[in-house]
Amino acid sequence: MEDGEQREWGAKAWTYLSSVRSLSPLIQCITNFVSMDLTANTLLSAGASPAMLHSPNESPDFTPQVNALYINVGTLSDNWLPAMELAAQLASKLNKPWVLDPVAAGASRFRLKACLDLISLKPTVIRGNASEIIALAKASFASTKGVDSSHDSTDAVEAAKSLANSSGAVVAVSGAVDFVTDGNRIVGARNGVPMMQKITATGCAVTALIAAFVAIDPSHAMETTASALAVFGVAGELGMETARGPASLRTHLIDSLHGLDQTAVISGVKITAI
Ligand SMILES: Nc1ncnc2c1ncn2[C@@H]1O[C@H](COP(=O)(O)OP(=O)(O)OP(=O)(O)O)[C@@H](O)[C@H]1O
Ligand SMILES: Cc1ncsc1CCO
Ligand SMILES: [Mg+2]
Repeated sequence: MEDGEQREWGAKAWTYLSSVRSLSPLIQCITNFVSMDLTANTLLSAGASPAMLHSPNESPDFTPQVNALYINVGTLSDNWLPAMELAAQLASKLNKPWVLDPVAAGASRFRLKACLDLISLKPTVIRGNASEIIALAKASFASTKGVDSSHDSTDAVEAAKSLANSSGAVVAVSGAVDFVTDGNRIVGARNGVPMMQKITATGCAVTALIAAFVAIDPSHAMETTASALAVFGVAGELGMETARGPASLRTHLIDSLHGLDQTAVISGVKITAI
């Protein structure tokens, strides 16, 4: 039963990845300085088309052209926040999917408020680590370890459900198990390797990949989000077979994502209902 369910998810993930490759969705990324390179290369290796355009002077022209918008508050500053808010407003008005990565949401009052304000602009998906999702669900400036999580993803399942219900977004928590919920259903993706935490911005990169998958089928945000997380994890597992540490894993993960074939995805994806 479980094997059949996993193969079905594997087939679904392969269909989405194939569509990303054939349709090459254009993704506007307003993301942090640390993550820009890995994020753009992750999207390219998956077959999508990244564009790191963030000026509020160009979003009115550019956001209408994109297939999805990705916003990441990692290196937030006063002058970038209005640019994020404008692009999110445009995406919502134009009915385009947009995805939020609430990096270090609980690290400061400024960041927490910025994330909550962005969430009021109706993201399609929110993907964070466990500490970020807990901070947002409680709306509390809490103890986190900066951009890193001080909780396991299993600690944040209830917080994810509650955030999904209050925001209307699909919420994903990354970790050893990636959980995805629409507030009602929950699925878990058990892919990836622990070494992925030792590469900065793998979380940022997988959130961008979620935006590319959601762009393919916005009315199935839960399925596309779980598929993107699992596919990225499978690429990490294959990359780890030949990596010697975080730096070579970064390279091999990108290579593996680019080279994934149907057999690797269908047999590798480990998604189940919780
Ligand atoms: N223990 C683990 N085992 C397997 N995969 C993991 C593990 N921890 C994290 N991952 C994977 O690593 C990727 C990044 O997740 P993580 O939770 O580290 O994000 P993050 O904290 O937001 O990262 P960053 O802020 O550096 O971008 C995800 O694809 C996740 O599935
Ligand atoms: C290290 C770091 N600091 C702000 S954003 C970022 C990338 C990982 O989230
Ligand atoms: Mg993060």
